[in-house]
Amino acid sequence: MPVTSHNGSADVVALVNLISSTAQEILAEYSKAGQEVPSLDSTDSGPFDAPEKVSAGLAKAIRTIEAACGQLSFTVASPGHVMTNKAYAFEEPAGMLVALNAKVADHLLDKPEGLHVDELAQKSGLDGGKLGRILRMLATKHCFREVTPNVFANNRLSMQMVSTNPVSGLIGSMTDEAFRGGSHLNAALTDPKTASSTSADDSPFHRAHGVSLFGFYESPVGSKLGGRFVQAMVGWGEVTGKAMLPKVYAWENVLENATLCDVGGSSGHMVLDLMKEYPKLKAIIQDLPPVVEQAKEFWTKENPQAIEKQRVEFVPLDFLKETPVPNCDFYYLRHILHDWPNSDCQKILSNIRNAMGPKSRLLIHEFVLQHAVRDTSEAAANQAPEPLLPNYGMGRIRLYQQDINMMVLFNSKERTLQEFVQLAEQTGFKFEKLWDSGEAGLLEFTIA
Ligand SMILES: C[S@@+](CC[C@H](N)C(=O)[O-])C[C@H]1O[C@@H](n2cnc3c(N)ncnc32)[C@H](O)[C@@H]1O
Repeated sequence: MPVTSHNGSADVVALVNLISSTAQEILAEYSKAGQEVPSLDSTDSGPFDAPEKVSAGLAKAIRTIEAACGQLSFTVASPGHVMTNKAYAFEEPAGMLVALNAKVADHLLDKPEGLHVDELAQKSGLDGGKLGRILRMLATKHCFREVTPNVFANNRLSMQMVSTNPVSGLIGSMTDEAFRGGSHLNAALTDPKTASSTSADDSPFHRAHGVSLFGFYESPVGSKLGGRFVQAMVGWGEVTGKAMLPKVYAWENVLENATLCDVGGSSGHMVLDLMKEYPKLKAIIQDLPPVVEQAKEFWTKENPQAIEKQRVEFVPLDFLKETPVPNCDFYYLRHILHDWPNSDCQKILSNIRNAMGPKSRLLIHEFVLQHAVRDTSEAAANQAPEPLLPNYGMGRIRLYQQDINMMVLFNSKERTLQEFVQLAEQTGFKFEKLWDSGEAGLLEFTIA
């Protein structure tokens, strides 16, 4: 007799009850806001489309529904059916890229009655029969709407593919250059030369394109796609809740003129937004020399007063070799450690540790992975209720897909809370708190 930990029938009942009760919670949140849940068929934006507009309770209810619906259908359908569908999943991004490059969503703007595929084909130079089949597959996955046979219109999901929407850039980069990289994952992991490497030059992406992502957008092929990648990064920030930072931490308790050093801060866009809500803060943006020059230009346009009043400084830094500006109140690292193997993370963290004063704090803003099995060392509040997977399964799948995306693009990784704490403890930090900031976590450390 095989040993199973669950009774499938009991799971079905529990999952249906969970879906029903969380759906009621979601409806209640909408009615509190005086709104209806927008129909998938509509092209209107809803009150909760941006992560920073979603309360913690609503976010939990949505991820519970996503997790439970996935688990329920995988429980009741035949395993062969489920696994075949999973194996065919690549057709979706392949089709999305065709529709995106053909600007179908742009052509359908303000046309609720839709357009016939022949007209869409004429506008895009594609074969009408093939384009129609791609749009039908996408509409069957709820992106676009087939209004009458062979006539397609936009819906809430396809509106994300309109070229002015930053998410369209993300869709483009992921379904194009990243997707091609992903198809080389198995080859990279089974070649003894690259199997255990942590170098971007040995990544699946490099295998696909002959250049790492760092150099791709300067290459003859990639240079045409650089603009789309910049747009993709904006889209990524919007979808993953970059605007949550002012809401996450207890910034209201921080003293006047507290200094936040954004290490590897790029343009300093995170601190720029934070200082809009908390002008009492001072900022230091540190990054590689050319990036710091770009950051200065960015702030000159976006917040020249902060420069004039010396509330922001721009200081070049190689964080692998140098110590950041000493004695800041906060050192902030967002989406830095996930680019690097442990040995380099230790260098970055040691350099920050050496810059810290006794009251300085380190804030690491990254995705925090959880195991797919219940973990007694992890706070129960962070784990999903039974019978869901404790890490919310399909409700937080992007974190785990992003981990593999980091492997594909850079040979790097996302980490669990335990991995972050271990890295920080090895370099002289003490873990204080994990602040829930939506999709990413904000980890706070002091000096050990
Ligand atoms: C993924 S981006 C994150 C940027 C920013 N923290 C954010 O959240 O948008 C990584 C950043 O690390 C910077 N970087 C890479 N190598 C560096 C180094 N050796 N020293 C300092 N900054 C570096 C890059 O220029 C880039 O701005």
